Amino acid sequence: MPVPFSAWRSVRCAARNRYLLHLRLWWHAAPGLAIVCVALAVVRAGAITVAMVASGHLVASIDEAVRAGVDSAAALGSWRWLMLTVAAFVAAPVAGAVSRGVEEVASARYLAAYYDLVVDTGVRPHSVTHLEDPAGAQQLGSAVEASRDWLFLRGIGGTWDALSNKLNGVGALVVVATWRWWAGPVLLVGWLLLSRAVAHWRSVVFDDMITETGLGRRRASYLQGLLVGRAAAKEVRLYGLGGWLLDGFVNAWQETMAVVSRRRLRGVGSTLPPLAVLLVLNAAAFAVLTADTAAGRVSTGMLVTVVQGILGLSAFGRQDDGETSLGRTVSCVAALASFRTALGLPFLPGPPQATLAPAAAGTPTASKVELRDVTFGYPGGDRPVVERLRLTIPAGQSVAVVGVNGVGKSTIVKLLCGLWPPQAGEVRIDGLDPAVDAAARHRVSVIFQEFLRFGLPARANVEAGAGWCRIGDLDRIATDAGTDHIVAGLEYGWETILSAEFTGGTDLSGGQWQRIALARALAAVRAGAGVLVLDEPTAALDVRAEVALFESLLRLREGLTTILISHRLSSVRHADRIVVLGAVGGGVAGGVGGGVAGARVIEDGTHTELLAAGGEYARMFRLQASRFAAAGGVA
Ligand SMILES: Nc1ncnc2c1ncn2[C@@H]1O[C@H](COP(=O)(O)OP(=O)(O)OP(=O)(O)O)[C@@H](O)[C@H]1O
Repeated sequence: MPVPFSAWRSVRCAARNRYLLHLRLWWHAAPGLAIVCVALAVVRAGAITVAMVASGHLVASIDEAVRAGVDSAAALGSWRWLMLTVAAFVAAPVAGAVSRGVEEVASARYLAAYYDLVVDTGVRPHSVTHLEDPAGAQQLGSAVEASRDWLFLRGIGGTWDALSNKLNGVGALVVVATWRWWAGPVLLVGWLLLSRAVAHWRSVVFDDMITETGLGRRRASYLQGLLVGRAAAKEVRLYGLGGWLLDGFVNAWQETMAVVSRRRLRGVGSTLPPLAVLLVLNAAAFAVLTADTAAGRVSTGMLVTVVQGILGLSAFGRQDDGETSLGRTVSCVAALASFRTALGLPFLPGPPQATLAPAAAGTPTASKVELRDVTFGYPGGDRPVVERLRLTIPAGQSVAVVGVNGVGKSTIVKLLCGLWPPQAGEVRIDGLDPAVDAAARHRVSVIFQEFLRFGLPARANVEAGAGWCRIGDLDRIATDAGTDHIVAGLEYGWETILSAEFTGGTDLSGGQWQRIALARALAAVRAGAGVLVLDEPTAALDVRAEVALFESLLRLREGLTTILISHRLSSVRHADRIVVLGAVGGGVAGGVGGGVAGARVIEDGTHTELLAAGGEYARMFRLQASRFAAAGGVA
């Protein structure tokens, strides 16, 4: 099912039971260590409760022990209470220290599980809708950023501090109940009201960090990346863009964070009434305790224990670093969970996706391609890019798709790969919908206009086309793609890293990269693809090299349906069939100088037929031919 573009726009960390989600992730990541952490939290809280009670008994027994003498039974009793108090005071921090060590290991597993979740959210949907739409990209960007945020990292282990705190509170509740049964619950209500108000304020702040400031922070880090990265280094120096980018980065960051600061200040007001209620309740409790002590209803020992108990109830409202960090972690996990729900994904990732099948033996089989009345427009666009587009390409045919800039040629390629689902109509590869059917997607191999240049060995750059499976006849593919002489010239052959950023690596020219991309596409064909699409992969080639590439491809096309996209009409004239995209009734759809309607096929035939028809294709072809002649036959 395609995900509606707006599905996640309304996502505001609405996930209920956010703490439960966080605990589920803990359980998924490290169940055994989570149990150990719970046990240690119980020990820490238990020790503190024992210390409260034992220290009260110690104080109560001292008078009698002093009167009875050092060797008396009362003195022995006092010693016992003293030992118990000391043991409890020592046990709590020791259990805390052990817990820190266990948390360290367990938190690393939690973080790995969180990363898995983020990566799965990015990669699992086949459509790229959620990555290209700003709201979706923002959600994912925030999730990635969170994992590098110290507050988030601290909050993972903070889970067990928070649990220990709460258990402390339960111990204090029991202790206070030994004085007056109602005092504990009344004070508890006060602390819970305050805690609720603070937690709400905090989650608003953290949720805002994720939903409201994500775009601004992404912009800031984009600008920062331009300043320090390699991609923009040449332009930054050539045009002196450093200062401008730095100002942009600082402004983007400050403007974004100002939003959070304002909300933070506004929200703090809502915590004041519960704070006042809590102060009144505590004052009342201490007043009653003082009166009871004065009237002799409470002994000195009991006074010591109960005072500690009353103070211990603050555990229910404690908002220290651990709790604050936990709030941040939980907000991030809840936001990710909501985003996954909007994408139709379960909270926890399923098994890893299967890569492409290993290279299939035997001759590849060509696929049939159909676009049946397809209408598609990008989110935010005011008109469809293609509208009721009909195109059927029988298996084994070679088709060139031509049209002016922006008419929708690359968009058709994305539809064929199922990367975007159409809003109306059907896309079919061998009768299957590539947006939902993995088998259909594996039938399509594409060299995109801006194909990926992996900073990995040449071998990996080619084998990527077959899901990074080892390909036996790599050299044969290299010969077919004209990559053999490039690989032969590399210092370490197929194992040479194609990036000068790595020791022993090298950079290729644009034309050489395009040959590598063609080899990658042929590797996909070897793995079972029956359609090969070349979306203007030849921009870096001169016209003769482009003609040679296309012609060698047309020779290789046995068992393949080929779709060639190029602006150089002379390069694609030998295709079995040429289709021209444009708006019906003049203009060119979304293209440069285009009309208002989406694109359709406006001309369809062989080169000779289209020239004879004297339409758009003939006009474009003659224009290019005359320019070529004027330039002395050199493009
Ligand atoms: N991811 C996107 N989001 C929004 N609009 C897009 C996106 N990709 C392309 N477009 C728009 O869709 C229209 C068609 O773009 P497309 O890249 O398919 O054209 P094209 O015919 O391949 O152009 P060119 O010949 O310049 O490569 C253009 O108006 C473009 O601005």
